[in-house]
Amino acid sequence: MAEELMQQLRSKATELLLREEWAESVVAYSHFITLCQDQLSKTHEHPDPDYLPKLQKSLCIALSNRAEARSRLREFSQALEDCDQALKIESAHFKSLLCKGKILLNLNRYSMAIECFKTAHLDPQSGGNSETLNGYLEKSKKLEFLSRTGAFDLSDWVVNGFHGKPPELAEYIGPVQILKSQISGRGLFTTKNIDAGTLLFVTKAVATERGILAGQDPDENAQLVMWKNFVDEVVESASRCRRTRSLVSTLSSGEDENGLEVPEMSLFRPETEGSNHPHEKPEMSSVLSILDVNSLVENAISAIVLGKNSGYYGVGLWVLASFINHSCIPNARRLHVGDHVTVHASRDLKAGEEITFAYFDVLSPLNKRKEMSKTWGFECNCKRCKFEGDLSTKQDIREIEMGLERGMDVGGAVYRLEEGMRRWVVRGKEKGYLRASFWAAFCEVYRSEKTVKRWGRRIPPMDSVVDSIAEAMGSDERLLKIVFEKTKKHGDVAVALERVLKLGRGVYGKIVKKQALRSLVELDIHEQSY
Ligand SMILES: C[S@@+](CC[C@H](N)C(=O)[O-])C[C@H]1O[C@@H](n2cnc3c(N)ncnc32)[C@H](O)[C@@H]1O
Repeated sequence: MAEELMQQLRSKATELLLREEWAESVVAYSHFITLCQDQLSKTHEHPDPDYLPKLQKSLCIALSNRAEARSRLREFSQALEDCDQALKIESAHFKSLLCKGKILLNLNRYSMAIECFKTAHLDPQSGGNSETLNGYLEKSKKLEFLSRTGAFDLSDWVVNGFHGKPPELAEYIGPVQILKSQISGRGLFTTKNIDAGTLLFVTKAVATERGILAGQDPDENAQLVMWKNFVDEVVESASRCRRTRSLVSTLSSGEDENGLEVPEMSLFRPETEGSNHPHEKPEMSSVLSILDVNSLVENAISAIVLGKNSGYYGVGLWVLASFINHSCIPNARRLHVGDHVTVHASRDLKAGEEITFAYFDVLSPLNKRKEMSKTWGFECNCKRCKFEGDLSTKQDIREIEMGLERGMDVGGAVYRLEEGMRRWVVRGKEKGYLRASFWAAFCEVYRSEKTVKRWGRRIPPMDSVVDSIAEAMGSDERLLKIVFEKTKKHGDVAVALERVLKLGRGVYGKIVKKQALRSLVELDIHEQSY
């Protein structure tokens, strides 16, 4: 009787699996597995000596199939438990090892995935599937190498104008650690001296939500729907995976940030299994506050990098990146590649220096930056904001700002600003700070040959302005673009190319090689879209 029922259940579960009705097939397999385990506890009552091994084989297959269905539902922790139970019955069971390896790959546990795929070769069943298996083995080896060395190279993708699928990246943690920050709460710091362009880390999103919000004034509703989907996705990911849950729980919800614990770096390393966290489903309210403080918009550069059009909008949560505080004179930049974000130094960094990136466009004036930091719920107190705050009492600055708003001649505005800087004895990096704040005016001036001619030597040459901004606050693709545009028209190509390459290294990092940078610039795809 029980055997008959089991037979029926198994057929039903298999059928559901084949129909890709994952949730239903999990239910059916669970029923079958319970009955099977029940029978196994009574095998001593059975006259047939083959009954025990047959039953064990059935159980092994059922566990393996349930693991497959659960992994399709992204219930990775439970799927792994199923694989392990199946492998206890049959240590080289091909399907279980393949399923386990794929899940481990997804969870960035590359070495363990390699072991699984290697062991799967031992199963005679692997013969007919050796191509698939080898494919996975090669992929795991490649990702394991990348995650150990950080030797990523996006050049080919770049040379192809970012067309096609983004290259497969692995999680990687370079010379960084989390410490208490003087800016606020915790921050990410370097552990050694680093050159501009050096990759700091690569991390995969807990969840992302992307879409096209067309038009000048994107539909608020569409944005709300995207946000809701994003929140649901984060909750789902955190409910399904212990590691994700424990990583998300380290993030700030904005409350008492200075009292927050500094998490161990080991928690973020690929290959690490998450600690046991008591709650299965995270509290919606706490997820909402965490996302409010930590989610990042895939900025315009990455939208271009992703090959999307200008209405493209993407939001995501990248845990390690969430420990980076904002500065209006950032020293790092991020690049979104598929679901991964790569973060590299945009300037040379000293050991122990806090790594910062821009949460919003910092090539903008103080009042605009203040507005933007307000929407993030903080007041930026970086050196540049302090310096410009002190200067903001100057009548001239306010007049230039107001003049520009009212359509004042940009050449005149730049001239007055440069004159003012001489009078206020603004030197070194501080010149770069102010010029960055008035970048829009500078840019308009340099784009118009007429204005440049009219103002002649009374305004500084473009190269020196670009250099001073880049030195003060790191590279930016708009600086790169204008240098490139000017070089194309006239100018010393060799000298300009050096400048372009230096700026490009800051913008894209060393993961894009020289040759690729050159063609990137030639592709001229840096449409200004902040
Ligand atoms: C993504 S988190 C950064 C990491 C955070 N400090 C922590 O301990 O988890 C963003 C939060 O950090 C703080 N923060 C980041 N940059 C800041 C800045 N320049 N000034 C003040 N607070 C800042 C704000 O509280 C902000 O909501």
